[in-house]
Amino acid sequence: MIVLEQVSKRYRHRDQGWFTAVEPLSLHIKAGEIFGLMGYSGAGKSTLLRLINLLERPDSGSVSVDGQTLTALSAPSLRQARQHIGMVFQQFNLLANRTVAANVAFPLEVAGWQRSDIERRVAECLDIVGLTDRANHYPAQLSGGQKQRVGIARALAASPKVILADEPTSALDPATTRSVLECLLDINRRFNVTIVIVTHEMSVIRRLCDRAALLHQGKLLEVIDVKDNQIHAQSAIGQELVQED
Ligand SMILES: Nc1ncnc2c1ncn2[C@@H]1O[C@H](COP(=O)(O)OP(=O)(O)OP(=O)(O)O)[C@@H](O)[C@H]1O
Repeated sequence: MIVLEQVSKRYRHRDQGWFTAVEPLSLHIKAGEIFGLMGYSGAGKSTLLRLINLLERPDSGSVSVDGQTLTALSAPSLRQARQHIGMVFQQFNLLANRTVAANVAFPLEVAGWQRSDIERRVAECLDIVGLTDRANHYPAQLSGGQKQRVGIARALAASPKVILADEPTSALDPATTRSVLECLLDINRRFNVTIVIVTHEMSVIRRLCDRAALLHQGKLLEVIDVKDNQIHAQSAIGQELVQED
């Protein structure tokens, strides 16, 4: 579903020259998989996630999603392709002056959907995340967990094949974290949506993921399998991350 071939990204830091956030690396993520990007702060996890939908353009290499090479697309074609890639953010990124329903409707309005189709799809998505009774509330009236469910409903609205989630539970308490992870798992199982999730918590990988890439200082250390909630890391940093959990 997602093929990254030798992608890299560096940034110019003021007074310090160039800094490599992601060293050239390749990853293949399968359709229907929940795939984690895991590592300590500064490992390059968020940058790598944003390379998948070209929110960050790689300095080298190619990115393909669902058979389409995004790095080869024109700007209008890329905008079109991005409509099939949902995104969920740590700080939710909801529009404060729009209701829950209007937040979920937003990507569909941008994509030019008909009003009646939007209403139907928004109702479906709010039902999926269990927020039908909050449709006319504003984000400020919601708990953190509810806000993130709105974020998930919005990401799901255009029936994407892929959802990218950037630390979606880092702002939430443990009980709310569990319920948001269950919500993502449910969406993956019911709709076969491929999910890529950034986290610095091995417990999130254990609970949710089929596989995960362990990153450190911009390098891909290894890709681990998660079987029956068990993780076996080969690299020293990977073993450290597992032990800390
Ligand atoms: N837009 C940017 N401009 C300059 N440097 C950046 C930019 N984005 C990221 N970086 C740098 O790249 C490195 C990797 O950042 P990234 O946010 O991808 O790491 P991360 O693993 O997600 O870390 P965290 O868990 O702290 O969010 C960091 O050192 C960061 O300072």
